Amino acid sequence: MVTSSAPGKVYLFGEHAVVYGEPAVPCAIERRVHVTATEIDEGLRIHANDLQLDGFTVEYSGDGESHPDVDVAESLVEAGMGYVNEAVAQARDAADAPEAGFEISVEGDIPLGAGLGSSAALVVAAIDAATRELGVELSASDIADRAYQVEHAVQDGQASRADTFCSAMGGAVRVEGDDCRRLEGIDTLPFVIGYDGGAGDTGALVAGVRDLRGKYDFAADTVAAIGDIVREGESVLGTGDYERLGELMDFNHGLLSALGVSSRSLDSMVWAARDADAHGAKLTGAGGGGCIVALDETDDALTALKYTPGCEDVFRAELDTDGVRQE
Ligand SMILES: Nc1ncnc2c1ncn2[C@@H]1O[C@H](COP(=O)(O)OP(=O)(O)OP(=O)(O)O)[C@@H](O)[C@H]1O
Ligand SMILES: C[C@@](O)(CCO)CC(=O)[O-]
Ligand SMILES: [Mg+2]
Repeated sequence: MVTSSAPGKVYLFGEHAVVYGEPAVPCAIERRVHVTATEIDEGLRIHANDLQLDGFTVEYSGDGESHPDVDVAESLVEAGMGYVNEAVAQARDAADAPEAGFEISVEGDIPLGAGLGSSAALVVAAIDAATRELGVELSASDIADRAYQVEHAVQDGQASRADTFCSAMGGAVRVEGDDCRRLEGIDTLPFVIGYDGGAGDTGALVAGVRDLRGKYDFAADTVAAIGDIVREGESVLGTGDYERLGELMDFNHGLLSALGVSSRSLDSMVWAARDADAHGAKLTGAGGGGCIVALDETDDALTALKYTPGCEDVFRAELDTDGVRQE
């Protein structure tokens, strides 16, 4: 039995634009998904109690037929199984053990579908735990690569390498197409996260931006301008100039909003943080609902968000310089 964990992330800059080859800077946060893998005779048993309020257990064997034993939406079951199923397939491939059976338990403190990269953390931790259980130790960058293949497959080809690379490596990273790097020397960033309790449909939101980009040259220019913000932002990042980083986050949020991926609750959390003198605030991830990230080393944005209608949860999330690890 092996347990591995991997962190979620926020985007300091660059979500959506990263899908079209612009750079992005996601940062790992100290919120993790833990996956325990135990080798069994055959098939795959998944326990994922976070997936629904009451939790559910999915059991299925090598024939691929699923037998969810609790009444939850089939699409949710399929999505949940998809990530674990593909991660286990990657582990079997890496260990050259196509028949290996697994019992997989998933537990995490990252809200699902809210822009904090729970899917990437799940996949990265699952590949690490399952390969180790088979006696194989992959490098973090091999895990990142295999995890990207999983997200790409499960999300119908709509995935960048950003979430999975960030979760595998930890810290602040820079992703531009296939070029993925860790940004060294960045140990701390004062993130405050507001969560509206909702979720966005990543596929639909990405498709919406793609359509706008095809329809209007100025929408394509907006995506390119997000790339310019990222290039400006990465040069500021090492200086610790939170004032300018915040200004660029605000600008990035405005452009994401123009591209139609913000929402009333995300906007109101962004404004609550700004009114409380956060250096800057923006939505994180695909948008539509979920989380915003503000930059604030004081408790002011945290307190303001607690009293903001539509904000269900607010927490500080330190930059996590650790990526995937065995527990
Ligand atoms: N703790 C968990 N247990 C089981 N399944 C999980 C868990 N965490 C994530 N998942 C799977 O990942 C899916 C959410 O992934 P999705 O990409 O939609 O959102 P996200 O990764 O949280 O946010 P984003 O990709 O916008 O950063 C869930 O529906 C579920 O299938
Ligand atoms: C919207 C997006 O840029 C980030 C989702 O966390 C999609 C992706 O990069 O895969
Ligand atoms: Mg995801």
